[in-house]
Amino acid sequence: MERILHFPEYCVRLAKLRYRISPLLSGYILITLIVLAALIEAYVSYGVLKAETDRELTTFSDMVARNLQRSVQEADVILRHVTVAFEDEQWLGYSGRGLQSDDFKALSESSPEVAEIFLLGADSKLIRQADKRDGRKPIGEASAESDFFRVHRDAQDVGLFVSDSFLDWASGEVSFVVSRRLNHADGRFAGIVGARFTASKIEGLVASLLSGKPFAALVCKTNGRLLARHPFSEQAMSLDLSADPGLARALAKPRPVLGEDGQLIGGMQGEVVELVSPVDHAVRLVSFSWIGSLPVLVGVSTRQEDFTERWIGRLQWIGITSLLAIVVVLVLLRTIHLQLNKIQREKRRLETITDAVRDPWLILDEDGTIIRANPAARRELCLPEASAHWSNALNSEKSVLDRLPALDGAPEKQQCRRYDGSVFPAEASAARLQWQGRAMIMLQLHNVEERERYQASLMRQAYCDEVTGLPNRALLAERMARGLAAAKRYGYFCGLLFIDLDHFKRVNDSLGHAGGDALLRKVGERIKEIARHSDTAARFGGDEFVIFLDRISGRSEAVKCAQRVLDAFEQPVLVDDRHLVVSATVGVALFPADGDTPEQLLKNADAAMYEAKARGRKRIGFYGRETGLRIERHLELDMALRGALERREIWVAYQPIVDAHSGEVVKAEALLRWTHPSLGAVRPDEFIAIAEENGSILDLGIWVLQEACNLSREFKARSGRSLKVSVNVSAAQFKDSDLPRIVDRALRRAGITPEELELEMTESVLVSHAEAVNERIDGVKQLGISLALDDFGTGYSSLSYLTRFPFDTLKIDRAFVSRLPDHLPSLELTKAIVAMAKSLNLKVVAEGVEDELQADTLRSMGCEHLQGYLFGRPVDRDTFLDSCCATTG
Ligand SMILES: Nc1nc2c(ncn2[C@@H]2O[C@H](COP(=O)(O)OP(=O)(O)OP(=O)(O)O)[C@@H](O)[C@H]2O)c(=O)[nH]1
Repeated sequence: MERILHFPEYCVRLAKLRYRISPLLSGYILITLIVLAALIEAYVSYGVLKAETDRELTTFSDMVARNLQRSVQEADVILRHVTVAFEDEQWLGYSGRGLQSDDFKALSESSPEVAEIFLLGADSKLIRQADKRDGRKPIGEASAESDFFRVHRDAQDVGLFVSDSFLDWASGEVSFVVSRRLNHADGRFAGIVGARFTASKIEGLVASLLSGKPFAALVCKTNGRLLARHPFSEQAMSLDLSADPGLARALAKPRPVLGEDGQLIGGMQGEVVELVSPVDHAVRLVSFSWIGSLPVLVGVSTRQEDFTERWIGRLQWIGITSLLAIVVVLVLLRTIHLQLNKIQREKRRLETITDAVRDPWLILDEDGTIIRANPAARRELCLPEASAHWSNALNSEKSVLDRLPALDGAPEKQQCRRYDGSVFPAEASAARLQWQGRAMIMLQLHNVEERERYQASLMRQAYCDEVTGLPNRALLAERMARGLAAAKRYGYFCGLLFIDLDHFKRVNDSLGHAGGDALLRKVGERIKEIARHSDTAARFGGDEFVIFLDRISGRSEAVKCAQRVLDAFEQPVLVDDRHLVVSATVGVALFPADGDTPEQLLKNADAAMYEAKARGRKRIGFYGRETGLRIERHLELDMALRGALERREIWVAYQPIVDAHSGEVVKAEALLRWTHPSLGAVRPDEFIAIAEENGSILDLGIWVLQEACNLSREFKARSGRSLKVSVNVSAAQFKDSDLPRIVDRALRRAGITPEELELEMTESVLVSHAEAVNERIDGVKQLGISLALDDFGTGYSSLSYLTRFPFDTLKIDRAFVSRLPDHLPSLELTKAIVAMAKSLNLKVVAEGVEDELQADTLRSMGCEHLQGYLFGRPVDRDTFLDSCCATTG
């Protein structure tokens, strides 16, 4: 069971091993195997060749022995035939024909190896001879003591005898004789019959049998005498091998006994032995065979050297073949080596390129385990140095991604996890690939953190207001365009609130620019809270904010929202530990009624706001036709006002102020008038507001002051008495100019006394820039100029102003006077004002007195001075002088 469980692991190891054995090592193993195979082949071939040689030697020695046996047997047949013939016919005493010489000749020729057949008598004399070479001396005469004669003479039962070899003196040939004994009828020795064999013939026979084989053969007797040798050698023939150890070993073996069919039935068949040849002294491999039952052996041998040469010949083939195989393997190895080097180089090049890629990439197996990571990935993901510690990239505790992006799909944005636990946004893409022969996944990551931060900062810069963090004009325009397009398509309403803070300049002036910014931030927060999620609250610029109301039910919803804006400022705003009371004016425009493009809506909501400002601020204004017209006129007047003074379009009108009881002109109010060539007479409140806005009020103020002073001088000159001229001074003059110096200069230029000049101001001057105003008023008062508070009863009508500032005169607004005496509240209020002025020691001027009833009422209240159409309309300088001086005069 355990083995089965471990099997897959084993397979994996095997597979890994496959990759570990390099082709080079395989090559070296192959070469070693080739060499081993060559050695084994050499060893085996030695054995095979040896066995082959042994078999050949045995076969040939056996064959030679059989052939020689056959030759001897053939010769023996002749010998037996002669013996029988001799014993039957009693050769010497026979009267018949008997065996003739020709018969011998015929007998000897029947056996090719037999040189001659001869017959010797008991005295060793030649009786008959059949020599194939006629005319030669017979052997018998020279061989009386030859062993073949002696052995038969001395013993009766020798049988067939093979003699030692000898040099036949008659033929000159080395020969041996095979002989048999001839007996008389009584058994006495009668001679011998012999067949002579020549060593050369035997050698010829052996040579023909061995035909071309590199073998040597010898025929020797058991007594060690050689009978023949192949190749023939005369010296060898004289050798005595009786003491030769090789022959001794052959003789020591039991002689083989063969059956009739030639099969071995006893003894031992010839065996190949190694011995030193007594002939050529070379080491030889020899196989000995017996020639029948004769005491003669045939030895067929080959030189050990020849055998070794043959073996070496075979070895050469093995060597050459092996060498060729090794060369082929080496060439293959070299090719593989070069290819591997090339692949390695290519791999390194690819790795260098892939490693140089700045984006991280990972190779994952199909389970998500990280197999490889480029340096960028190691750095970015804080991977441990050792790859063994890399875990699964997709579903482990330290997974890089929550899920694998679509394979071969477009990059997907995901949060990537580093090994240290931190995360970063990345575009991840996955692709299939083959890696080391296995299907893998390549995961590429592109960190977009920096890019997103940069984009966000660009977006902020492009679309957010720096001070408040609200959308800026550009983003507002985009959202409006989108919202209006949808509204057009689906037919619903949109609204635009244009919000402008009231008197924001004052905040800047008192708290500085930074304080102003802080207030803008707070205001921005409140405005944002008011807007719904679908709306866009933006800062338009300066102290202007806009809320684009996307998809509303109608004008009433826009009004409600605008009201919420006003309400939001009910609570003071905390800036730098100071509670500021802030208000705003809101202009409202509606889509599609008041415009159907962002530009139109903005323009018209701005106009509505502007109009509301003009009406007194902290209110809601609505865009309509009238508003548009008013704005157009405003702009037209603003343009026309520039240079109007130089063009003498502006002039001063003077209205008399009389003593309530005597009716005497005691004062004159200087009033600015503008008569435009085409626009005609422009209302003072209209153009003075514009002059205050565009700053030309300062020049106008200086000019009118001088004109008024001049008039006073003129009046005095013409009437002989002084006239106090009253000049209106605007908030801008108090704030921006060096008023006491200007006044002083005007007095001196005109040559009048300070008592002949009075400056009028409205409460609004006091409200704004109280500090500066205080300072200027003190300066003016020090000159001895009297001050009048204009339009009292309207606006703030704060009594505290009357005590705080050194006013001399209080002017009751025409709004009260015109309703006298019938309108009781106005009557009571006027009474109260007059009473209060008296108690504060202030003179009272009632403005807008138009009939006697009003005059009487005011007189009865104790009002000192009266002003109005009843006593004189505002007229130009000359008319005023003419009429007033005449009256007085
Ligand atoms: N602190 C601060 N002030 C700004 C910024 N942008 C513009 N302003 C000032 O905001 C003031 C806007 O003035 P206006 O709206 O014309 O005048 P106002 O004093 O609010 O008076 P009304 O609008 O007529 O009630 C100017 O004094 C500008 O200098 C800003 O980013 N920060």
